[in-house]
Amino acid sequence: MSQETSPSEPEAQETAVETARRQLERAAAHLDVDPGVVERLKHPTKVHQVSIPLKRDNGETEIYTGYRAQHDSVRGPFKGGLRYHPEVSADECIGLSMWMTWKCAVMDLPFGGGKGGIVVNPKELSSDEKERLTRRFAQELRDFVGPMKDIPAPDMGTDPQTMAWFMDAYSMQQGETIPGVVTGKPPVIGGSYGREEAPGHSVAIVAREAIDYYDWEIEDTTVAVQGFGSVGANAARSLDEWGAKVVAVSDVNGAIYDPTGLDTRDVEGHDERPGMVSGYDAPQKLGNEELLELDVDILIPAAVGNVLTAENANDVQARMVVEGANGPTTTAADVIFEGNDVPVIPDILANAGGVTVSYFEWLQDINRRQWSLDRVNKELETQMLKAWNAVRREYEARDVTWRDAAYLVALSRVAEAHDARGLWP
Ligand SMILES: NC(=O)C1=CN([C@@H]2O[C@H](COP(=O)(O)OP(=O)(O)OC[C@H]3O[C@@H](n4cnc5c(N)ncnc54)[C@H](OP(=O)(O)O)[C@@H]3O)[C@@H](O)[C@H]2O)C=CC1
Ligand SMILES: O=C(O)CCC(=O)C(=O)O
Repeated sequence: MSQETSPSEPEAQETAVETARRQLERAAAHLDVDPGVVERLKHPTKVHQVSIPLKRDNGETEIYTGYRAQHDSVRGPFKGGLRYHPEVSADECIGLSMWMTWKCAVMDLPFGGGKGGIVVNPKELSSDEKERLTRRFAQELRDFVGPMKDIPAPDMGTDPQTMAWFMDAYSMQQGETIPGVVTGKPPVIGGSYGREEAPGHSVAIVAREAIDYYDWEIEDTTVAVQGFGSVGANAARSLDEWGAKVVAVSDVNGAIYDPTGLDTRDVEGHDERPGMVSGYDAPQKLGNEELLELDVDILIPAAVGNVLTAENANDVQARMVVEGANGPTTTAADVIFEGNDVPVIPDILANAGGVTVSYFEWLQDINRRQWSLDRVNKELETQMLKAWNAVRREYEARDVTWRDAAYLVALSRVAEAHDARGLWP
């Protein structure tokens, strides 16, 4: 299997788009796909860049940059989150939009991939400022989004409230209420029950299936989770509820560690009280780097990208990595994990519960009929198991990594759709 990066070479900082392209090339080498199609899929269809003026509470005006990358729409409208973070860039949005294409395809959802965001630290804005920023962003993106065009959702630094503002601003511009323009809204305005918990819950479902696949016992499984936000907290809490021992969790300031197991319901998450994870009274405090190297069965990186690299992959003692974040593992780290027989269950499968429940929300909006939480969770479980089994079959049949197996499922579906539509080359 050819690789561009070997573990012995020092690793240059890899951008999300570079990682995504390398992963695509690697998967394409296993399939009989038109090279023209693969080449096309290394590039986004469009990337929109907008300037967003914001009048701060002190009366000064600042200009922020926002992006929306639209990767591929052969299977349906572009779909993917909006991230508010100081490190958002066009390249990052493109890479993340590529991952959304594969994520939607691996789940067999009728969507393509999109991703966007604003270069901003949301912690430095008041709630009123965030609202004004979001409304103006929606106005700038108005021509490019819509329920049948491109449907944003929450990601890092955004939440159901952000989606409510976005939906309201868009609806006011269009002159009618259009709930389906975004997903991840509060249920009272057309959001789906269970969407907030879904990406973390799907990480837990996939971890549970992997535990079973390797004949481990969930009660004997120890888990460390980096990031205790929407994804990390919900993954930790579901696994905790099912009997696994969650020994460490972290926020941006650091980690807490209890080898006897944390009560994950007692630790307040990012949305409940930002910054309170590292302030929790636990037996030991660790740095985020130390958390990644703990001697646990499962490591779940669920914060930012590129945290598992050539520099630390050999120090990772976990027996398995389940990716909660998008793109937490660099190409070089992937090679090291493969060499060390550490299975890495990829983001495009593990955290795909978020976009899956977004799809349920989109259906609910179209039909103007809300599903119960019980129905959402049952259908999510069914979809996750279907996707897990499709990926497992490729993994077993082809002797590839879990990431390659997920890509093979996704790329075959996207390539078949391109063939069927006859778009190019
Ligand atoms: N939200 C969603 O629907 C989905 C999100 N994802 C991905 O999951 C990841 C997390 O997203 P989400 O949970 O929504 O984000 P949130 O903003 O809800 O939470 C992020 C968490 O990560 C912590 N964090 C931020 N930076 C760092 C850092 N440098 N080191 C360690 N911890 C850090 C934050 O700490 P603090 O609280 O102190 O800020 C917070 O606990 C992202 O990669 C995102 O793309 C994937 C699928 C769906
Ligand atoms: O729910 C969605 O549309 C996408 C969520 C997201 O951005 C992701 O899965 O990375």
